Amino acid sequence: MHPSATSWFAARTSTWRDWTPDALAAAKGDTRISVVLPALDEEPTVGEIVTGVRTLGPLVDEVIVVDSGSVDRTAEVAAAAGATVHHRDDILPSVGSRPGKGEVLWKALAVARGDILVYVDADLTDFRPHFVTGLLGPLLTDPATLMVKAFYDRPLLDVSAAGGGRVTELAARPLLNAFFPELAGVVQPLAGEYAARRSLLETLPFAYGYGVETGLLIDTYRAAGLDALAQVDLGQRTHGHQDTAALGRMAATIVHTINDRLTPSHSIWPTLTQFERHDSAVVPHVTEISLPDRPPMVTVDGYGRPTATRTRR
Ligand SMILES: O=c1ccn([C@@H]2O[C@H](COP(=O)(O)OP(=O)(O)O[C@H]3O[C@H](CO)[C@@H](O)[C@H](O)[C@H]3O)[C@@H](O)[C@H]2O)c(=O)[nH]1
Ligand SMILES: O=C(O)[C@H](O)COP(=O)(O)O
Repeated sequence: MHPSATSWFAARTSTWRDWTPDALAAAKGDTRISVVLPALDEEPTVGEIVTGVRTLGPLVDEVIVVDSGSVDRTAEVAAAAGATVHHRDDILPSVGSRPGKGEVLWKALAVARGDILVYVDADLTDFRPHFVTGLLGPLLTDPATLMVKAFYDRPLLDVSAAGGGRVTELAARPLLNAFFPELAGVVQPLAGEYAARRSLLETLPFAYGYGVETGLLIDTYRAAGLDALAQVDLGQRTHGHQDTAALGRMAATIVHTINDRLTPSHSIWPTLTQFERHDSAVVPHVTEISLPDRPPMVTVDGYGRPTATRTRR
């Protein structure tokens, strides 16, 4: 692992259990906190998540759902649960509306009043209030922290207890390790649950669609340094799963987002860091990836000449 990533992982990783609601309420002062749910057709899950966030009482100043063009009853269910609902087309109408997740996270900045925004996906099937308190901990207690990413175990429902996060494992992590190895200690770079200061978010571009998490992560690192980032272990998270073709489109968007952030002199880092849970902790596991090619066989001394073969027993 890149040495900066090793030090960052050791220094900037915590667990939600480190941050109690009472301690956070005391640290909050007059900091305003908005919880923002991007939602496209999430009628079955959005209400319960809004209700769960509202159990945190005055720690959270507002719960906002930004509707990304739903054709189901997402907006009605969210409003009935107590969220303020905005349709993407009604926010900054002069700039028009684009499809995709990045658009609604970006437009949320124009309607939310918080100094800190906590993004939570609206398709979670096991939301618990500690998702929010965990993310707030490092921000409310350390002014140098600008963005906090969640991480968790990701079961692939009905398939594997530990095999979820397919785009993360097959595309985003290998690409980030190769081109932004300082970020290799981020356990869930695509986590849809993260919190950040408005003062950071309002200065960054928001990448298209599902590139938004990758773009914000790289751009925060480049604008403010690794120590502006922290990550919090939330335990386990389950959500709705998309099919392989849809995940292919997600991966392709992430490839473009990363490519937009490469420089002509970008080199490639030779290791991949993955993570495994051992007991309660998540630990990095590093694999050497690049060995030079073997040369064309015609250039190899001895090629074409009969060799004495030894029989192996
Ligand atoms: O056009 C869209 C698509 C999605 N969403 C919402 O965004 C959230 C996450 O979308 P989802 O399709 O569930 O994403 P995942 O397949 O779970 O993808 C993972 O990886 C993505 C790429 O980084 C992240 O954006 C996600 O948060 C993360 O969970 C959900 O609340 C969606 O309703 C929108 O608001 N508009
Ligand atoms: O983060 C990811 O890789 C995508 O959300 C896909 O997750 P899944 O493999 O758990 O469906």
